Amino acid sequence: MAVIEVEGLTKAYGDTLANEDLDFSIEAGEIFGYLGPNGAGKSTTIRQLMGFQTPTAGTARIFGNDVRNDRALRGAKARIGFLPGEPAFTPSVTGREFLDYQAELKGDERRDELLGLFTPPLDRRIREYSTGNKQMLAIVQAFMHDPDLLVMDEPTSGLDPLKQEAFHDFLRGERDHGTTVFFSSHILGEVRRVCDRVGIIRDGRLITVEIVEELLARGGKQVRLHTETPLTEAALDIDGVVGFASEGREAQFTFTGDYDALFAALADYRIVDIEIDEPPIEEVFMHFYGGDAE
Ligand SMILES: Nc1ncnc2c1ncn2[C@@H]1O[C@H](COP(=O)(O)OP(=O)(O)OP(=O)(O)O)[C@@H](O)[C@H]1O
Repeated sequence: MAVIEVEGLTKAYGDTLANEDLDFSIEAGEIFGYLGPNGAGKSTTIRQLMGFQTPTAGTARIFGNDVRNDRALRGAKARIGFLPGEPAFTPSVTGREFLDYQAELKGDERRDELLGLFTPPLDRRIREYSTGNKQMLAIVQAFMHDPDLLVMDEPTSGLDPLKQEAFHDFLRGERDHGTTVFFSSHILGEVRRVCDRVGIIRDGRLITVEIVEELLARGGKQVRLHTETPLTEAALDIDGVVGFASEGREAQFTFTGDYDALFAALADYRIVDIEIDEPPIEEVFMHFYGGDAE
């Protein structure tokens, strides 16, 4: 069942088409990454999904509720954990007071569990918080009522690498319990590590929606070879060798072809060492979409 359905979603700011005729859907229990460079239109989509902005054309449904219908969306929101790109707080209250207030509005059955993972200084006033502490407070707030759907705008911004890792683990755990996750990012590595599918947006248009594993599989493998006699590109005259480079007896290339053909071509060489790795997702992205992701 689709939890989020986006249909022809379009948002114009004057002459700028921040979102243009977007179509995609997010299934229950998947982690969907919404990837694009700065200014691509990610936040605009998220603001429309949450009902903060009205689409110029097209619409979206969350749990079957049209986002243009305030009343219907309000009901759905009880099941959504929302983390905005720039969480706003009253600076004079403490983190604890803020969470207490939010708890009255929507519940907090998972507050203690979340505070075990994310550790904002609860008894200090929010005005004294660092960016990372504010982000952790916003994360606890967004998830403490145990939502079925998480909608997040660049959730790891401001978190240090260890907290980012804790957050990714947390998302995977939520997904494994059936929670649906939709988040925007401009970091390819993050999408690779945690997402099941990725939608790539640039200049307001959705370029593609891909299963992350398939995207990586199509990107081939990175092969590094150390041979007893130098390997030449001419000797590897088979389909699927991309970016061959060699220095002495070391050669490397990306391989998207058939492994039997590769090993047949290498049969005359004594192989001292071989490494076959996934290529960096940055390279896959550049290969298919011409870069510009960061
Ligand atoms: N309120 C607004 N008024 C006018 N133009 C806007 C407004 N909000 C966004 N835009 C423009 O719409 C486009 C998409 O912006 P948006 O904030 O959705 O991108 P984004 O992908 O979230 O970027 P970032 O990663 O930098 O947050 C940009 O060209 C931006 O300048």
